[in-house]
Amino acid sequence: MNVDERLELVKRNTVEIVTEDELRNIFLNKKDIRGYIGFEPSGIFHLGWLIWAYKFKDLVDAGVEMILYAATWHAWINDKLGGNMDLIRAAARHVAYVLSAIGVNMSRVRIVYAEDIVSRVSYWEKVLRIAKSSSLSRIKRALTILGRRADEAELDFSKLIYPLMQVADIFEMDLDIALGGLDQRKAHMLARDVAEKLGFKKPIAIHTPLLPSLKGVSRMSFEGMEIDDIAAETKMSKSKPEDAIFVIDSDEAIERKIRSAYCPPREVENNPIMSIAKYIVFRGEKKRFVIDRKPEYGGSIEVYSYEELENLYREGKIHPLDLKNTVAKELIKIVKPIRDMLQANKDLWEELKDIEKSVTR
Ligand SMILES: Nc1ncnc2c1ncn2[C@@H]1O[C@H](COP(=O)(O)OP(=O)(O)OP(=O)(O)O)[C@@H](O)[C@H]1O
Ligand SMILES: N[C@@H](Cc1ccc(O)cc1)C(=O)O
Repeated sequence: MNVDERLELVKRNTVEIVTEDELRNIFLNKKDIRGYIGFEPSGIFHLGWLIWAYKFKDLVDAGVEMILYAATWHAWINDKLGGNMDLIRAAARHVAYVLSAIGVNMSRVRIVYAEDIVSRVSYWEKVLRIAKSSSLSRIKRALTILGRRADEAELDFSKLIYPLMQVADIFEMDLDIALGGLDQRKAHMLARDVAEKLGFKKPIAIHTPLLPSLKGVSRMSFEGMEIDDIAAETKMSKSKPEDAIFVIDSDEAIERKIRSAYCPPREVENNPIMSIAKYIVFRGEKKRFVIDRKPEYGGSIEVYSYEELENLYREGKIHPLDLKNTVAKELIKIVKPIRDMLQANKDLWEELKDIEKSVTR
């Protein structure tokens, strides 16, 4: 792959790259490029995570040495899985299996647990240095990266340490690239600013879109809010299982959840089903997508890109129910091989069932 091909691969299905010039520059000039994604191991892998998982695969395929970082202590700070560290560690295990099921070459991936780096003195020195160069108000604003509001740190000071740790993770692992959903933006921008002040390597941030919750957006106004805060508030999340689809869901559960999801006719912006079609089914690629309809309802329609689907839906040429049925069918094709792979490992499957029952926030 030449540099342009690598860039194209990494850019597709992202919201932003900060900055693209820097990315081109390291693709041109650096041999060993290191990137990561961090996640809180605190529940079951859901559809939203597949967006970064496919991007993780693109980065590995583009020759980036990727680290899968299980942010165990961060999940503990964030009150996940009832603060049970054994369960938190167990919840990290299945993520690598999911990546492998979608075709990530795991022999080229390094898995790091927070424990591996928080045990170093150099790590805590970085946390303090980052704190020294940040204002309290900036750290409070960064609480979006935990899915929390600033006032939630009033009774639990550890939540304010979390953003400092996330930035220290980036420096301690000496990363060139930090990958994450758009809700992680404040951590990455803080890391970039602090890097300049402290003389650390400035990470390139790659942000993938956030899949909205199946119930859509109920709030009327987001005036004055920043784009990452809005996306964070409306995203599909493992802490709200009723509005999310998980990679362990049965075909029937997927069909049922899709059938009862919010899907306003002709509208594509606040429409979780269209978002699933865009970010999970098409993912910026061309593919055949067939909407089966009886001749009396206009016959079948075939499209080959998300843009074609979007135009037809906007024009009212596709009924929400037909859209739902096709998206459910395509989604099952994606989820079933992942679920089958997890289910084939009996111990892992049982562990996942325990975790499913223990999800808290
Ligand atoms: N709905 C989503 N769509 C796309 N990416 C997501 C979504 N939810 C989380 N992510 C991304 O997944 C990574 C891990 O996020 P996180 O551990 O907070 O997941 P979560 O499901 O939101 O969890 P929680 O409900 O516990 O906050 C982050 O990079 C985040 O941006
Ligand atoms: N804040 C991330 C998890 C994370 C933690 C530490 C990191 O270094 C990176 C990511 C989330 O909620 O998903």
